[in-house]
This record gives sequence, C-alpha cells and structure tokens, in this order.
Amino acid sequence: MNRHRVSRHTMRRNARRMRRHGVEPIAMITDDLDFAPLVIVTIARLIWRYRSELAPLTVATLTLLAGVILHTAYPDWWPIVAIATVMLAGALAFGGRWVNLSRSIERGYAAVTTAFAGAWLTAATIIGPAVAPLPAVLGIGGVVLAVPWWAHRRRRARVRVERTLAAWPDIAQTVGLAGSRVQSAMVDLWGYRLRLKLARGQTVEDAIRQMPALESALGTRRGALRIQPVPELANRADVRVIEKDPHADAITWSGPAITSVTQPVKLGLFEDGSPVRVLLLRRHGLVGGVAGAGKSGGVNVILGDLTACSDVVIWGIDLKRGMELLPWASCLDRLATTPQEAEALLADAVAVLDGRADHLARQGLRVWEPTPDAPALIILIDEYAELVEEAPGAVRHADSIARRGRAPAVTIVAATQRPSQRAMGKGAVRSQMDVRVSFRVREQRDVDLILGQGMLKAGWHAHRLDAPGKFLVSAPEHDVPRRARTYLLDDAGVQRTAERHAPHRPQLDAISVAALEAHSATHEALDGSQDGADGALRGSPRHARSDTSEDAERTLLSALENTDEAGASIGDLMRETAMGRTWVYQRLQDLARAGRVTQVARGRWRVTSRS
Ligand SMILES: Nc1ncnc2c1ncn2[C@@H]1O[C@H](COP(=O)(O)OP(=O)(O)OP(=O)(O)O)[C@@H](O)[C@H]1O
Repeated sequence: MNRHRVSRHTMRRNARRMRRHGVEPIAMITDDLDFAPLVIVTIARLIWRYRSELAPLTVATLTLLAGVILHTAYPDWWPIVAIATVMLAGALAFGGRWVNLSRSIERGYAAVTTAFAGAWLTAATIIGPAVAPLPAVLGIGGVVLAVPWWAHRRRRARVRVERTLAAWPDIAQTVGLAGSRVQSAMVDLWGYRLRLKLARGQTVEDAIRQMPALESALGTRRGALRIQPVPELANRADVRVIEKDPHADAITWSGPAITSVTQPVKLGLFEDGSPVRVLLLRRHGLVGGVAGAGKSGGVNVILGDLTACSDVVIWGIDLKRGMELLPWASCLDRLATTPQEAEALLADAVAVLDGRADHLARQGLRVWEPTPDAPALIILIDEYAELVEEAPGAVRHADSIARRGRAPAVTIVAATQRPSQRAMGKGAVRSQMDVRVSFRVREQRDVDLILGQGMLKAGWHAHRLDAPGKFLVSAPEHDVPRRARTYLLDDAGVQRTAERHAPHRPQLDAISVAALEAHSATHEALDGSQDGADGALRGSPRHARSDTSEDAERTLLSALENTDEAGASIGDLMRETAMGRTWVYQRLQDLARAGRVTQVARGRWRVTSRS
C-alpha cells in the first residue's frame, strides 16, 4: 500500500507539471481512498469548466427542484408564479437590451425560454412535477431549447475567451511571449479581441512575428489573427481573433457617399463594419496589388464617389486602350488612351498647376479651395508602369505634379501592379504619395514598395489578404494596419452611375483654362520640333516655386533620396526645390543634425545610407 502512496503535495506538483505540458491530469482510481478528493475535485473542475455547456441541464434541474418545493410547500402560489412568468418574459422581450441582449433573436430566445420554464413551473405547482406529462415535457422542452444555446456563436466565443484567459500564461510561454498578460477581453460580432500587456522589453513586433504560433496555440483557423499596436503605449497590443470573416461576402456599393471633394471618399468597410473614409483633396494616391486583387474595383469605387462631386474635375489616363476607364468616359473631362495623349494630358496638367500657383501667389493665398466654379483637378492613372514604359516623357510631368500639385489641388491617383523604382520612374512620384492602398501582393517585399519602407515589419501584411477587394490603407488618418474590403461596383453599376453623374460634371475654371490656352499658344508658336514636354519645362522656371515650404521640404528629401553616390549639389537642390540658397543650406543643416542626410563631398549631399 505504501508503495502506491503518493503525497498530496507530489500529486499536486505532478498534476501542475502535466498541465504545463498541455496534459489534463486524469484521476487514477485505485483502492486508495486518499484519491477520492482528487476525483471530486476533478469532476467539480470539469463541471466548472463546462458550466456554459451544462447551463440548460442546470436550469432544468433548478426548475424541477423549484417545482418540487412549490408543489409540496406552497401549492396555492401558482397564480404568483404565472404572473411573475408573464412579467419576466415580457421584460426580457421588450427590455432585454438592458441585460446585454443586443439582438432581437437573443431577446426572443430569452423570453421563450422563460415563458416555457414559468408555464411548466405553474403546472408543476398545481399538479406536481412528477405527474405525466410534466417530466416528459420538461425533458423534451429542455433539449429543444438547449440546441440554440449550444449553437449560439457568441456564447461559444465567450466560453473560448474565458478558457483562453485561463490558459494565457501557458500559451504565452509556448509562443515566446512569456510574462505577457491579458488585460481585457471582449466578444464581438465576428469573434473576440484581447488587449495584451506585454512583458518588459517585448514589443508588438515580437507578437506579430509569433502570429502563426499564436494562431496554432489559440486553435484558430489560419489567418484568423490580427495584431495591432496601441498607439499610446508601446507595451500594449490588441489581438483580434476573427472567427467569422465579416468580408466573406461581397459588399455591394450603395451609391456615392459624398457630394464634395472636401469630404473623404468611402472605399469600403473595415472588418469591424466601420467605413473606410479617405480624404483625397490635395493628396496624391497610390493603389497597388497583383492582377485580379481588386485594383480596378477600388478605382471604380473612388470614381463612383468623385464623379458625384461638383467641385472636382477628373482626367484619366488608361494605356490599356481605355479598358478600365472608358466606361467612365462621360464623366471624365479628358481621357488619354495613347502614350502621346498621356504626355499631352500631363503637360497640360502642369500648365494648369502653374496657372493656379501663379494665381494663388498673386492673391496671397496658400491653397486652392475647390468650389464648383474652381474645381480641384484629379488625374487618375491606370497602370502607372505602362505610362513609364510607353511615355517616358510623361513621367517628368507626373513628377512635377507629384511635387508641386498639392496646394493648387492638382493631384494624381495612380494604380499599379508593382510600384518598383523602375515601374514608378526615376522621379519622386512614389515618395510623394500620401494615400497608399494595397490590395493583395505576391511577395512580402512588395508591401514596402506600395505602403512604404518598414511597413511589412510593422505588421502591414498585404501578402496575407485572401480575397479580391480586400485591402490595407495607409493615410494620415489610417496609421494602423486594419483589413478592409472595397465595395463591389459591377459593370452595370459603373454604367448606371456614369450615366447618372455625367450631366452634373463641372468644367475647369477660367484661371486653369487661361493657363491651358497660354500653354498651347506658346507651344504652337515654338518650333514644331519641340514636344509638349518641353512646353511644360518652358513654363516651369517662372512657376516652379514650391507652393509651401512643406512641399519644398518633401521635394528636397526626395531629390536627396534619388541622387546617386556622388550626391546632389546645392545648386541642384535649389533648382529642384525652387528655393533660395539659404533655405536649402539651413534645411540641410537641420536634416544632418537629425542624422537623415550626409555631406558626401564638399557641397554635395545625399540621404544617410540605410542599412
Ligand atoms: N470588393 C470586391 N468584392 C468582391 N469581389 C471583388 C471585389 N473587387 C474585385 N472583385 C472580384 O475580383 C475580380 C478582379 O478584380 P479587378 O478587376 O478589380 O482586379 P484588378 O486588380 O484590377 O485586376 P487587373 O489588374 O487584372 O485589372 C473582379 O472580377 C471581381 O469579381
């Protein structure tokens, strides 16, 4: 006997050890009575663990017990039981919101269950719970009512969350986040979320790196986890488990959400159902992603909103013979489908930009405020890479617009499959893009190409997007990676929308038209051997001044980034930014102090090389 005797302390220690290794200890039933408490404890623990699943049985047992007591001791109380039942069921049906029953189906279920239990109890009080058919009614009714309870998704999620919370120390240990704690947990419509307090020295990036391991430890499906930083605190992370993909079905576009370009366009919905709103006014945009990932769909949604605005003129460039933008032709003020047209269109856009910049300078204004009489100009370029390949001359104009177009509200929205340096041309276009929308990309490194340096590491996993139309958006108002899906605007929808919006499209304003006329007059007066690109260059020295010091600063940085090993001279930088020597010199000193630029030789500068 003594050979089998294990001290309670040892047993507890063994059980703890087994649990740490993921093994739930099973009670070994022997003739040793000392094990009896362990069996009881284990059963009690199982009952506690599965209390949610066992709730229908608990309720049925309590109802039966109440029936026995009422029938034996207070058989005259049945009217009270009946009235209380009606009142309680009514209160749950109509006021269930107050006890966290947010959906009508849940309130209905609570009311029906209460009515059933109350009616049974009333009958049991009168005739006795053991008298037929009451036992059978309780059994069958209980099982029928238990089914929706067991199947209820949010209840199951809540249970899973509770178990996750209990198991978190082990899970954290396993996935390399030992010492982290769950601060709060919440069940929502699509799954649940946890706020993690990371252990000293752990970062959100550590948690993001462990995502696949965490998915496995939590027992979720692959790709169900989202981890986001909490902006205010570096040692917190929001972990979201998506059990039911809110984007599983396409979300139909329900019509334009805006009437002015000063309002943010509505691209689609985030996973929590909130709309994705992005302001395009005085911002350039880049839309990227592999073929078939939903870029054109995204562009359609943008056009659906923009064409409803009477204070923006839209020009389009589509070198795929107009395949994407032709359906919108009636709403576009201009559409270029050949390289020559594209180059001329962009040269004209530069002329408009210059004309507006001049006007702003004369009036002492800082920015162009769009109105129906003085609309913003947005140029949509579908497949930017083709423009670079087929109309290299046009890229210089695009560059110029990207650098100087914000203040005069002449901006570019470019879509491309892979915005590599080659595809985006040598210039500054990509670095000037303030709004980045990334649909699925094939390779991880493409994430940084579309969304910006370091974004992949920061958790912007566009390569994990798993259906067309799903995207990540980076913009001044969107600085955390949240999955979203664009609305779906099908071909018929595009046609209907274009027809509806076409009659209300605005014209370019008088200032822009005058600038265009002056541009084409100069162009014609010059030798025909000079092309449109030269025309734009001719206009530039007079207007090249960056419209704000902020713009000039961006231009300065991108010029420093795009220079070769030999660096850019002060003269180059003055020409690029159209700012004075003192300004350039002072900015370089500031940037050098911040460690962002280096002097590579006397008077020659470039950005500090990145490792
Ligand atoms: N938001 C969405 N919801 C559901 N399905 C979508 C959505 N966006 C796109 N799709 C589907 O994906 C298909 C491809 O989309 P789309 O043509 O926009 O891709 P793309 O990236 O522009 O491809 P390409 O570069 O070849 O034109 C569409 O035919 C459509 O059926």
